[in-house]
This record gives sequence, C-alpha cells and structure tokens, in this order.
Amino acid sequence: MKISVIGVGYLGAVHATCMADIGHSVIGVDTDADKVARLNTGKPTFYEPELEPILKRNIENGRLRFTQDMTEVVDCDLHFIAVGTPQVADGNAADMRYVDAVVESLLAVLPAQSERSIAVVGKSTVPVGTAARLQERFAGHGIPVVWNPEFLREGFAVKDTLRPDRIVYGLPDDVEDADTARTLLDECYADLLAAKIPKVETDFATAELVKVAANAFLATKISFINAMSVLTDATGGDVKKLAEAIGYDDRIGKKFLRAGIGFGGGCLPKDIRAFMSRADELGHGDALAFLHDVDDINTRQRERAVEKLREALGGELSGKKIGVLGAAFKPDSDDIRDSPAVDIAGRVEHAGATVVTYDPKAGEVLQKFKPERVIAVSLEDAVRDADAVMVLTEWKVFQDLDPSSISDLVNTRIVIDGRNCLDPKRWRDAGWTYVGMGRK
Ligand SMILES: NC(=O)c1ccc[n+]([C@@H]2O[C@H](COP(=O)([O-])OP(=O)(O)OC[C@H]3O[C@@H](n4cnc5c(N)ncnc54)[C@H](O)[C@@H]3O)[C@@H](O)[C@H]2O)c1
Ligand SMILES: O=c1ccn([C@@H]2O[C@H](COP(=O)(O)OP(=O)(O)O[C@H]3O[C@H](CO)[C@@H](O)[C@H](O)[C@H]3O)[C@@H](O)[C@H]2O)c(=O)[nH]1
Repeated sequence: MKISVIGVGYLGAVHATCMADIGHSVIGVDTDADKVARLNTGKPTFYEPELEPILKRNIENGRLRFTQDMTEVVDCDLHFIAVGTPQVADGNAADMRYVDAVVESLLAVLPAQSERSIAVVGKSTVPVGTAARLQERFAGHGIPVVWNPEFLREGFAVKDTLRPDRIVYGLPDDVEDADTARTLLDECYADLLAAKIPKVETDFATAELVKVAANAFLATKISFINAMSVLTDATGGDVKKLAEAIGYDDRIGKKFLRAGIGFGGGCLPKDIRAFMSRADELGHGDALAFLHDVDDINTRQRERAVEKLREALGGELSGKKIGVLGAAFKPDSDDIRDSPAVDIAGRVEHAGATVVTYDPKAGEVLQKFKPERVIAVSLEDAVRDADAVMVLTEWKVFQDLDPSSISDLVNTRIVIDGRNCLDPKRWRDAGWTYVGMGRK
C-alpha cells in the first residue's frame, strides 16, 4: 500500500524505512530541506545501528522517497504523523505546534471528501485528548483518525519497529470509522501481525495513555534503583548486587534497574513532564505527584556524579582537567537530547574545570549543538593529562577498555563510573581509584 510518514526525525525516518522494507511504497515528508536531501541519498541523518543499509536499499529500489512537498502525499492510503512533541520552552507541557501544523497541511492537500478509504495515524507521543481533538478536524473530510503509539528504543530502533513487543490501535468510537482504520492498519502491519506480534485494540484515550504510562513506569524504575544507590552509598552496600538480587523476582524483573547518572534523551524526561502537566490540566495532578520525585531523583544523580568527582579530587574542581568519555544519552546512538553526560560535563566546567569529551559517535552532534565544548578525536586524547576520567555513556569500547592502556597518559588515576559499567576490581588492580554510583 501507499503510505506517507510526516516528520522524518528519529522516529519517522526509521518508520518510513522499515515500512518500505516490508513492501510498502513510502513517501517521507519533512520541512527540513537538508534532512530530505540527505535521506534521498540513502544516508541517515543520525546514527542508528542497522538503519543505513535498509534505507539505502529502499531508496535504490524506488519504494522510499523523501520530499518537502505535502501535495505529494495525496494518493496515500495512510498518513502517519511522526513530528516532534518537545517540551515547551516555558513549562512542562508538550509543544503541539508541529502536530497541529501537520493537521492543517494535510487538510489543505487532501480532497474535501475522500472517495477512497484512507486514515490518519498518530504516532507522535501526545497529551491524552489529542486524537479526539484531531478527529474533529478530519471529520469534515470523512477521514478517520487512529492512534498508534510507538515504543521503539534508540539503538534498537529497526528491530523494535519490525518486531515490537506489541502494537496498539487507539480506534475511533464510530464503528464504521474504526473498521476502516483497523482494516488499513492491519494491511500496513500484515507482516508484523503474521509474526504474531500482540495487538491491543482500544479507544483513543487509552492508546495515548498507554504510551506515556509505559515511559512513566520505565522512568520510575530507573529512579527507584537510583534512590537505592543513595542508600547503598551511605551504608557501604552495592546497588548492582541489590538490583541483581531483586531482579530474580519475576514480578520485579532485571531490566531497567541499572543505577547511575539516570535517564535522558528525547523521550523519558519530556514525556513524564508532559504527562504531569496534562494531569494538572485535567484536575488530577495529585495522581501523578510521585513523578515529580522521579524527575528530581533523576536530576540529583547528575549532581551526585559531580560531587563524587569533587570529593575524589580532594574538594576542588577549579583548575582540574577532566576527561569525559561519552556524550550520547545512551550507547549506540548519537542523540544528545537531554543527555546526562552532556549535562554533567557542563556542570563540571561550570565548577571551573577544563573538560575534554570523547564519544565514538556523538562528537559531531556535540560540536554542532555545543560549539564551546572541547571534543577529542580519540579516547586517548580525551584522557591525556587528565586529573580524573568520567565514564558517562556505557559504550562497549569504554567497558572493554584496559585501564593499563591509559594509566600512563593520565595525570591522576581516578575514574568516576557514572554508568556502573566498569569492573571495579580490574581498575583498582591497575592502580586506579574507582568510584561508582552506589557501588563498592
Ligand atoms: N525518538 C524516539 O525514539 C521516539 C520513540 C517513540 C516515540 N517518539 C515520539 O515521536 C515523535 C517524534 O520524535 P523524534 O525523536 O523523531 O523527533 P525529531 O525532532 O527527531 O523529528 C521530528 C521531525 O519532524 C519534522 N517536522 C516538524 N514540523 C514538521 C511539519 N510541519 N511537517 C513535516 N515535518 C515536520 C522536523 O523537521 C523533524 O525532522 C515525538 O512525539 C516523540 O516523543 C520518539
Ligand atoms: O536501567 C536503566 C535503563 C536506562 N537508563 C537510561 O534511560 C534513558 C532512556 O533509555 P531507553 O529507554 O533505553 O531509551 P529511549 O530510546 O529513550 O527509549 C525510551 O523512550 C522511547 C520514546 O518514547 C520509547 O519508545 C521507548 O520504549 C523507551 O524505552 C537513557 O539515558 C539510559 O541511559 C538508565 O539509566 N538505567
């Protein structure tokens, strides 16, 4: 079938590419001319494992194309909305201006009364109530809206798109509209449904809430284990062992219990804040009061990492040189949106130290958005003459690093393991002072 994906950033570019790869004819639309031009050459605009060969293959076979021109979507059966919903500059709410702009551009190009069965599919993460609001706008054109939230993780985006844990359809109340939307989406995802991916059909509000509830739960799990790390630090315990032990309980599970400098990225932080803001608007802010703590615990972990560094250096950061390993908010990504690593490096600099950062993939992005930062081209260059090294993104290359290979490069053998990803014994045996987050 023919589909359009409007907004081809981290989510949309992967979705468009994967939909083309399972046989659909896909047109990706974006207002960013550079992005469109680059994607049309088969090159992703960000680092995501597995994406480039699939993108290239589908550009070459003609199933995938990118444009700035909305009129090119008119003959599509499904229109996926995948634009950003960032945090507003002056509060916690989601900025809906991009979604609203897409709605207006679609209304301007789609026929006043569609003769074929088509549907508008919401993929962006939105405040509950958005789908119903959009349905009102499209009702005049006889076009059903369906909400189909996306759960992909960066670093695993292709796999998560083609083999997600579940697919959620938030369907309209009108039975005929719901049938049209379901039939079209089932055809679009036939490949995934044939692979027995569970499908949950529900109403608009539940579908929108599923998305933010999932992210709120994940954020809560991370802040829970980070709160435990404060207690293990205070008592000489080890949060990694604690997480392992509680994780054997199936009801708790081992995943998302990695303590450290906390969550960042373009999703969890802004999504929990937008969720709190929407609950406030609905007069139920109290129900989500705990998310304020989740957010605060998360931010405090960043400051705790700086405090640990200060303490390891005898109480003074001013005049020190710190080698920072990592800038991306997580490994296998070059995304630095709300990255704890970038934030901590900034706090350390603010305290008077000189910071040199190395990241295997995010150096270029960091240079673009933080031109004032000093970025090394190699790990060795970042740690040369350092008074301490901070590991702030758990790239495999950092985890595998033999500490002896850099022992003679640094000024002082101090390592702050912000992601609890190193082997303390290995570093101590090599003569380093090892400091983890809630870890012995
Ligand atoms: N990044 C993820 O891993 C992920 C996963 C699940 C859900 N989401 C959600 O998906 C949405 C998109 O996130 P993202 O990370 O891809 O954002 P992004 O900022 O990387 O991409 C958004 C894209 O939309 C484009 N755009 C803005 N206005 C437009 C318009 N009027 N017409 C066409 N294009 C327009 C921008 O140029 C940009 O390329 C958000 O709601 C986010 O919460 C993201
Ligand atoms: O035990 C853990 C797990 C993760 N993190 C951090 O949490 C952040 C988010 O990680 P992750 O959730 O893996 O990455 P995202 O790509 O942001 O994915 C989240 O946000 C997406 C956008 O909404 C959702 O689609 C995904 O399901 C959801 O996992 C990163 O900074 C991680 O370092 C931890 O600190 N400890």
